[in-house]
Amino acid sequence: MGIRTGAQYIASLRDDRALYIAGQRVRDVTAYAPLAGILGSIGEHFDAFHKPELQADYTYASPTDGQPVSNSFLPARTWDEVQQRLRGESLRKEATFGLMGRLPDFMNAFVTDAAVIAPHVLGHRDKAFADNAIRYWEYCRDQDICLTHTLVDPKRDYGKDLSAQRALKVVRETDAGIVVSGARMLSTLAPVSNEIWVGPFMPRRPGEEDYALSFAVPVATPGLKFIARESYARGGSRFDRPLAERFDEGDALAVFDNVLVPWERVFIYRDIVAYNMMAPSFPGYLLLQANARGRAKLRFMTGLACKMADVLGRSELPRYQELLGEFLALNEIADGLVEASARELLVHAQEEFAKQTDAGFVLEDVARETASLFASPTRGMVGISMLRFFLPEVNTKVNELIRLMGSSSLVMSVTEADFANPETATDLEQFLGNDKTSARERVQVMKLAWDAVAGEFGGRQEIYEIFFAGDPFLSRQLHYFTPRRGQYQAMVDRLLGNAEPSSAFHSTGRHSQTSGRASPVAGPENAESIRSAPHAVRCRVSAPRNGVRCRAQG
Ligand SMILES: Cc1cc2nc3c(=O)[nH]c(=O)nc-3n(C[C@H](O)[C@H](O)[C@H](O)COP(=O)(O)OP(=O)(O)OC[C@H]3O[C@@H](n4cnc5c(N)ncnc54)[C@H](O)[C@@H]3O)c2cc1C
Repeated sequence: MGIRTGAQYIASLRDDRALYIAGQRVRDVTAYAPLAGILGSIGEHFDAFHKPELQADYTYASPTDGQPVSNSFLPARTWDEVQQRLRGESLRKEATFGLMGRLPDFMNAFVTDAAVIAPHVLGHRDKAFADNAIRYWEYCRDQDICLTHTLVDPKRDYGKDLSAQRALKVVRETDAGIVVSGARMLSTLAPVSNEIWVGPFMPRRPGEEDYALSFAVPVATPGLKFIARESYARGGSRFDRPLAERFDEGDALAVFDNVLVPWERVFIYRDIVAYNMMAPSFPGYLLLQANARGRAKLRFMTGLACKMADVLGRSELPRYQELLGEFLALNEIADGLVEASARELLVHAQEEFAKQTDAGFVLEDVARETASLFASPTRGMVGISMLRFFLPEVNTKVNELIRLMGSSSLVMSVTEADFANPETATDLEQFLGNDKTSARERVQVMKLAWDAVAGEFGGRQEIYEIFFAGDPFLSRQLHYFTPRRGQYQAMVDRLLGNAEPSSAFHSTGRHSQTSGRASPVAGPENAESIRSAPHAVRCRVSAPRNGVRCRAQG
């Protein structure tokens, strides 16, 4: 089939799903007014693939039947392919101003990462699970499926175990498949997706096999219910809510009540090693997609801040030029980081492709040494550092700048109707307009800024960016255990005259693992628990000894 049109995508959502929003069941999402804006935006996204001028940057030929499919499914393994992917990802993110974290591209990249690591990770015990993941990637690619995903367990009580959280688990097996019950969060895009992928995030420990699952099912599967938050869009004026009316992706709790998952849709089954190693093994198509999205948003937010300075009549002030100049420079850094992430992806992808046929690769060996949550101590970490640290911090900072610049003008945002009413329109023009900018344009810009950083949509966006790559506290802690710490401390030791002859100073500083075999960096004897809180104790990372044993490679 290949790429779908927007109309085909929208028609596919009429599936009698069990979706609840604001106290009512929404059986036909295409007729639910608050979702009209997001459906229009995703519909435009699908339609864009059919534009002749975009096809070279957006698509490639499906190996199945030669039909054009999105290049967000391309398992790039050469520099040309990585660049082709990045061009498509970047253009699509610019088209949505970086405001849709879960554009279908996101999960397309996710299933591609999963397919590449499937042979040596998902199939390490039973090849059938790898075959399932590869077939599922082909299915999503060739049918142009729109996916939501849930990785996080519900948090009923932080201090208790998974059973007390009522986390999703297998309750029985049948010849047809596994039956699962429990809940998962947070299913962004669920109201307008075709299927849901359930996968790992926080690591599982021995004894939690029933919770070590990954699978995908259609959103409209019997027993599966989505309880979504109230929409920030109202199906109303785009002048008044310019972003909420276009880009509110929706978030939902996914509740599974004895849902039958057919065997061919199961990718991880009661397998703690595969569960914990899945994300850390991803070459990073997802990461590059997410970073391209973050860069597009930073560009948009910088443009918005500059536009605000213009309409407020302050762009000539040195103070404003200094504040905005910093963000223009941060965009340059973002470009450099995306470029570096793309090069890093190429290295990681080639490593993972090599492991597919490496008879000496033993997943359990690597699992003993790999920090969870993408923090393999032997991998390059530019992409993940951009996602975890650069983007959320810059995003929070630009939001703060916009709030400070806007001040009362952000709040004094009348509606479109006030400009249509002659009793108020003249006053608004007189008191809010200036020589260069009409009151209407100024209010329009301020409403955009409000929606971006302060209203319901903007408030959610800010939280979203902070948690996009997981818990920021945990991210920082994980980075503490990377080999860099030892390397940098070794510099100090060198100055103090305490350096060993083969110190990290003499290594290249690269941490890419060129074979899948055990790295000498650290062994289980070095494993350190991070966090004393019960839910986090599960996440064990390998701490390098002084970093001096970090082998320079490649
Ligand atoms: C808008 C939005 C959209 C999302 N969309 C998706 C999605 O589409 N799919 C998906 O799978 N997930 C999604 N998520 C979930 C996201 O992955 C998680 O928010 C993230 O991983 C953090 O997990 P959590 O929310 O459960 O936070 P928690 O783990 O509950 O942490 C909350 C806070 O408590 C702190 N904390 C936790 N434990 C401790 C401790 N032991 N000691 C001290 N402090 C602690 C954390 O640092 C954090 O500040 C979304 C989240 C948001 C906000």
